[in-house]
Amino acid sequence: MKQPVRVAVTGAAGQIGYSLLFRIASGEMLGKDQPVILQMLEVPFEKAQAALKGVMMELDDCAFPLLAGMVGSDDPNVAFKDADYALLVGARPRGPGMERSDLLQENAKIFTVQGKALNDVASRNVKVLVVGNPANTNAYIAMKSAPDLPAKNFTAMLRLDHNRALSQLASKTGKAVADIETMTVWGNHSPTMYADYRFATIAGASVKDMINDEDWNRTVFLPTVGKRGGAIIEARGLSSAASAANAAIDHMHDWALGTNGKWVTMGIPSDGSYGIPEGVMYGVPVTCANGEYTRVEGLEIDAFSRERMDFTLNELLEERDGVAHLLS
Ligand SMILES: NC(=O)C1=CN([C@@H]2O[C@H](COP(=O)(O)OP(=O)(O)OC[C@H]3O[C@@H](n4cnc5c(N)ncnc54)[C@H](O)[C@@H]3O)[C@@H](O)[C@H]2O)C=CC1
Ligand SMILES: O=C([O-])CC(=O)C(=O)O
Repeated sequence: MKQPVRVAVTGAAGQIGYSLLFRIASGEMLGKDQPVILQMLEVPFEKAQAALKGVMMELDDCAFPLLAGMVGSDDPNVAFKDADYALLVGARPRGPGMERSDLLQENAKIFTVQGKALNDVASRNVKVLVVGNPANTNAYIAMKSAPDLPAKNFTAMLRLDHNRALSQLASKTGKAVADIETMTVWGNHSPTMYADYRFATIAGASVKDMINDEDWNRTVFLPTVGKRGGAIIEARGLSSAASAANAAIDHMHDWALGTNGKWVTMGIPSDGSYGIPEGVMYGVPVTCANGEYTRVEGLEIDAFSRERMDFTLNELLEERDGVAHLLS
């Protein structure tokens, strides 16, 4: 049996937390042979702490063979202590009529505190995924607040957008989701994101050629994927939770256990490639192996793609400027 690893989850009593924790404890994230110790963080209010206790009671009641321990806390220094993985979910979600950027000032402060705590107490190899919105900029803040940890340890969740794009393409082409390869989503987890199927293939054949409808790409596909979060809020009255938890599981699973050469999308700090300034937390195609992600390099960027990639970049630069005062 492997040694247990420590997985910190913030916002553990929230909607996403409720869909996420049980899957981590059952081995869906890190493998059916990997015991885990869950270290759960919630805000220091009675209601949230009581709800967290309830979640921990239910985790107990599942008698998961891989659940080697549990810690519930309102202190990031306890929840992140020696954490090997940290899923930063806890933040206020948006409601109807709001954009994710509306959450910026309110949620940004959380990630300076949590970045510092990770810096102080987490494993030096901790893999951090930021889910709380606006995810890219919150991940950027956490990374900047943790100067002693490698920047590459901090990532933002674009996987839900990636998965949404796969489903739209499967439905358009009448093919199986599992057969679609080399799809990506560039940029910010916001409606400005650029879901790009120019390189995607199904059994070696080009998806772009199969669809052969640039008008559909621009007027149906891109807005559908970009605004899907808002469409879910309209329909459910609450933001996506099970699909978000699923995407978080996919992201961490692939980062830890590898993708066997398959592309997935992760928000990662830019190294300057593709004209994205260094350090910007930007969705790009990656492959993962041996616990590390590697950016897919050298893709051709045509004029339309450049325009879309710069558009989403500019939004990220504005968000970055909007939180600069928290990082000085
Ligand atoms: N990146 C992505 O693709 C997606 C991101 N999200 C975002 O995930 C976040 C969480 O969503 P839900 O679970 O639906 O919200 P929720 O409101 O149901 O749960 C959030 C939980 O976080 C807790 N929390 C707030 N501040 C905290 C802090 N400083 N430390 C620890 N816990 C804290 C709250 O008490 C609450 O229990 C939101 O920001 C939402 O917009 C949601 C869907 C997809
Ligand atoms: O849209 C929201 O606010 C929640 C979210 O990030 C998503 O569903 O993609």
